[in-house]
Amino acid sequence: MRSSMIRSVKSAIARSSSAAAGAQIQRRGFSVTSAPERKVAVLGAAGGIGQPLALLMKLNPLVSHLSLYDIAATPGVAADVSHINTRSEVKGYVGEENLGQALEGVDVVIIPAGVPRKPGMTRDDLFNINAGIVKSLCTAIAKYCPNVGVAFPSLLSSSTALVNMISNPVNSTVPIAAEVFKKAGTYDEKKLFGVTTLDVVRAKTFYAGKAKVPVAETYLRCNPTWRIVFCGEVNVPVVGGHAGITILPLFSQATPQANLSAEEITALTKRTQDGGTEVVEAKAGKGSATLSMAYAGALFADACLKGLNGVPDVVECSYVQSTVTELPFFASKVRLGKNGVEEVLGLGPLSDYEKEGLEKLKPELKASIEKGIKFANDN
Ligand SMILES: NC(=O)C1=CN([C@@H]2O[C@H](COP(=O)(O)OP(=O)(O)OC[C@H]3O[C@@H](n4cnc5c(N)ncnc54)[C@H](O)[C@@H]3O)[C@@H](O)[C@H]2O)C=CC1
Ligand SMILES: O=C([O-])CC(=O)C(=O)O
Repeated sequence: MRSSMIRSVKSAIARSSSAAAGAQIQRRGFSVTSAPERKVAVLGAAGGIGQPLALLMKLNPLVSHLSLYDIAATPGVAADVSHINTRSEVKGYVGEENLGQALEGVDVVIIPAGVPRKPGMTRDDLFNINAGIVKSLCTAIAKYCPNVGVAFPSLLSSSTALVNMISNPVNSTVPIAAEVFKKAGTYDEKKLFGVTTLDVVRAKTFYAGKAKVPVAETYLRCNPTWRIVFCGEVNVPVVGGHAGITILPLFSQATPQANLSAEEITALTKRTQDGGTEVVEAKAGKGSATLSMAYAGALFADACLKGLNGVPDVVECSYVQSTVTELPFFASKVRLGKNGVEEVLGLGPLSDYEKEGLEKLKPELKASIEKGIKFANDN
């Protein structure tokens, strides 16, 4: 009886949400097949993340042009992906002399360029190589994708782009990018994002396993008056940064709620914080997370595109310029819109354990931010 009730509520929700989606599409005057033209560039497209990310972006119907750039091997990746019979036109660019063309007119630039960790390394150990890579790519982005709103936009292009930074250490590469854009006079804090989606993906997976709920299903529950209410999918906000203890999952806000012990929450927090290391060790010298990262990067880019297209209430966690704490960059829930960040949302109520975690992460995150800013200004 109860299960047939749940089934009928589920199908009612499916019907009403598809009707709402249809109405939204009509209001905005486009369907998926006639969605606005959107160009996405992947810089580092021939790499471990870049290749599956290129595939996933090729499958995204919101993308009309897919620009794949790397310092080597992009023609092969682009030729391969371009045979897939989906909407976007794919072009591959190789070598710095072609970066300008790759970036021309882009709406979203995703950056997974740079070296990955090996066992025993921290993300900060990647700084010396990746900081320079990110700086040079952001210099090109400033030149070829300047913000239309700034005083002296480049004459080379009038496009504006959202930047999705994947390259590690994200806690420092995002401040580096901000400094490069500031120096070039093209900085718009609404358009720069550190991609922390993989932390959320992991937190959801680990939490659902522990709470014994299906991770990918729409969740319904009875409220105290025994009415069935829609609660969405498993969700866990993750705030702070993207390295070790700076990754702070907020399991006290996880949905659906589960009665987990303090020990279970501590173990889940630690596993989320060490998720990257778990993969690095399992790959035993052959790199870090690539497939789950490509999935997470594709999810975040899709959210950015939806925001640009005017889809309401697109909320994702991301590492952005922030006043949520005293730190200038911080990951929290962000509402995405037509200009990128529409609103940086606050932390919400924290448990004592999370409050403690927040205070503990601040010195490390502060140091990583300062390191990035110093690098950008000294080099
Ligand atoms: N934000 C996150 O959650 C995650 C970040 N990462 C980071 O993503 C980065 C990439 O990881 P993988 O794809 O596994 O590495 P990879 O070594 O497989 O691929 C990196 C690609 O970047 C390219 N590249 C190097 N310099 C470049 C430049 N100047 N311009 C364009 N492309 C350039 C390389 O040719 C290579 O194809 C690493 O820094 C890694 O730590 C990895 C997983 C998760
Ligand atoms: O751990 C790494 O080096 C890659 C990464 O950022 C992650 O998997 O979260």
